[in-house]
Amino acid sequence: QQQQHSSIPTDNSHIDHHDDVPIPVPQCFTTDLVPSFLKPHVVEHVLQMKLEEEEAKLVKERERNININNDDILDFEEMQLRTDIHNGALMARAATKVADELLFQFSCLTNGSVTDIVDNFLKKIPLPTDFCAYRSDPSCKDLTNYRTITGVCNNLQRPYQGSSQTAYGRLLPPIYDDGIRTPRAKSVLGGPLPPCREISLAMGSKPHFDPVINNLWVTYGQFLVHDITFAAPVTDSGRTPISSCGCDSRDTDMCSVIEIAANDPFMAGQKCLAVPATAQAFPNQICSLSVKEQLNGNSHYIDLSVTYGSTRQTAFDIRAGADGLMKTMRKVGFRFELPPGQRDGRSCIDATETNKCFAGGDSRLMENSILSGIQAQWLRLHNKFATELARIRPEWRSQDTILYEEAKKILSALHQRYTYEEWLPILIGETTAQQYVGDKTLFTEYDPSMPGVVFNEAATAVLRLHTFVRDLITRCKPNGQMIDQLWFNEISSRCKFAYDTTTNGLDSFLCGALYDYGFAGDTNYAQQIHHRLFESRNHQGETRRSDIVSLNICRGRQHGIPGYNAYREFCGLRRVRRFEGFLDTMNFDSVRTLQMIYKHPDDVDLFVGANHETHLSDALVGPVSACIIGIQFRHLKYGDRLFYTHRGEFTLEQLMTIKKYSYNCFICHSTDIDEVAQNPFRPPDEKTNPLQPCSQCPSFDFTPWHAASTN
Ligand code: HEM
Ligand SMILES: [Ca+2]
Repeated sequence: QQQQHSSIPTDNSHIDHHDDVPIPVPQCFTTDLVPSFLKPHVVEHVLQMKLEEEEAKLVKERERNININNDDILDFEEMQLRTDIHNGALMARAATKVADELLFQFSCLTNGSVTDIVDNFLKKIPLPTDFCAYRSDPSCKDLTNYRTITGVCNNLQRPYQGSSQTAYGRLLPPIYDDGIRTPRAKSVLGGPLPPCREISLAMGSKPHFDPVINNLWVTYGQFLVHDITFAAPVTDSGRTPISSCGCDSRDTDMCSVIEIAANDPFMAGQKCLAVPATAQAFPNQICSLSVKEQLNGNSHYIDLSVTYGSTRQTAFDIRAGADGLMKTMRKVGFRFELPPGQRDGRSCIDATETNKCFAGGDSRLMENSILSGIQAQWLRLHNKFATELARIRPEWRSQDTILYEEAKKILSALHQRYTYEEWLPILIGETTAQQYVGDKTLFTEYDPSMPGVVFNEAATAVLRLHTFVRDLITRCKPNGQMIDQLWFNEISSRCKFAYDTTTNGLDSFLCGALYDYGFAGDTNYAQQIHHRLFESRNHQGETRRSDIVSLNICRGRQHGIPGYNAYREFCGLRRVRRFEGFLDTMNFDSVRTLQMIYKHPDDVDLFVGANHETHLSDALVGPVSACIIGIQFRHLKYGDRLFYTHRGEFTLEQLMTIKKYSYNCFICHSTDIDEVAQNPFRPPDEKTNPLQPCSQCPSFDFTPWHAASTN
């Protein structure tokens, strides 16, 4: 500990070293020593040293990454970092280390409950501009009406807001045990919080189904959250996620270590789950010290970034380079295209010379084959639309960029529409959706004062809807006839079945997803993601497994997310003192379970509390979840300057066409499936949700895009 805190230069000889008597926050910020330590050259000197230390570590990580044969399944391609942002993640990490050192020098006595006071103090300490991730305002002056890939210049007053590789927003200030950066790990009554894996083990794995949703609704949700959030892992100097995390990793800025008990029924012998921590970012684009904030690698806006990318390099790489088209792969035996192959990245584990993993705008595209299928749908339609636009607008014919942007603009609008009109109301209920994102008018207004950002609480807790994931996956033929069922792990991070022409590749998964019920939104998680996530064998023949529930809980603590009780209060409910107080949002069994696991109601993790809530009457989540999700989607609508219904985005006729293009016809036109139910997010039902033949689907009406209509 002492060694870590030795770099404040003592050139100011009148400053004695602190006398080791801890002073509570905020009194420690008013001691006589403070002004001397805060001189800009002192801050700069310490920052420079911390930066060099951190950089050296990353170079070592790089060497290691190159030398080892990486067994990791989710092996990302090199993550492209934006060139308009100085290596922000590294800077931000160094900056919180400086903050840590300052507080030590001031003899501050800190704990989780003073994190917000510490943060307010730190934010008053400016950083030299050279060290800032956001050194200059990007120029938005040559801006077109199209979205930028990163999302930069969406908000013209705060151009970086909501752009890729910036910090998440927060609904409540974070809680870190040291007031700055170490994960929340202590109970408010003292002593440790219950271990993440222990909490996970208290949740079930029983396969309960919910017949009101199908697996397409579930996987569309996964596709949607991958559009808005990617808590990027800490990367080495070559921008590859670090691979050195092990059970003995102590640096919580680099690694998150989840303990596994020796008597664990599924993972005994594994000792721990060790994963890279989330990379850091500067908050709110201000150039100052602060407590730890996490970096969202993707553009926060709902802009189909899974399909188009969140960095300019990736976006460029996945375009065909002519006629506005995206790269795709043709394979004999398939009517429709596949996503393009990845050059040498390993986003899947069974690639061969001919059957490569897929490349796309988001590294998690191959997490499962249904998800890859959804990506394929958007690509296929993009190319169809670009081709059609070239046909009706001869003057655009050789204009790759215009065709690309126009097709992209229509598809992003469709994605937003299906998200807000079809997907979200099923999750939070029609009433709540109306309350947060409902409009009385056809055209809506942008609100530049509303930050179009993803909140850490949404990404790290309430949108982690893994409870709905099922683990037996049906494949079917275009006519709906079942082919077979596969276990989830056979289609996770694998491409084999995507290339299987005898069973119709990706389309067979999309077909199955229409008919498969989702899992119920309860405290049960499908075996294959609960206790057997990413199951593999290492070189020694030992089985390695992970657990989505433990990862979610520990990720929340690492991100400093306050407990469920705090968000009850935030959402207008009572902050309770006794577990029985939770009975207004959850049933007796849940309250008893939480009481058995946790020592105090304030300790209950947001992910866990939200998961135990009784659902609102027409929804699949409870009140606190619905409140946070509602606010999240409100921000991503009214805080997005280019949201599809905002006045000025489309002409009335264009908007009407977009509103008329139903999701079931979208599926018909982007797969070889013969018939799709009226509401494709619910299982077909003769009476309530009848199948409709695709032959009856009208084409997307491009009339309002003819030159005469747009002038
Ligand atoms: C289909 C199977 C799925 C698997 C195997 C899976 C797996 C994972 C994994 C391994 C993580 C990273 C956990 C961590 O280290 O913190 C993650 C993150 C996440 N998952 Fe899933 N997931 C699935 C489906 C879904 C679905 C259906 C949703 C929501 C509708 C969802 C929402 C999220 C969210 C919001 C995150 C955080 C993403 C980020 O910010 O980086 N997932 N998931
Ligand atoms: Ca996005």
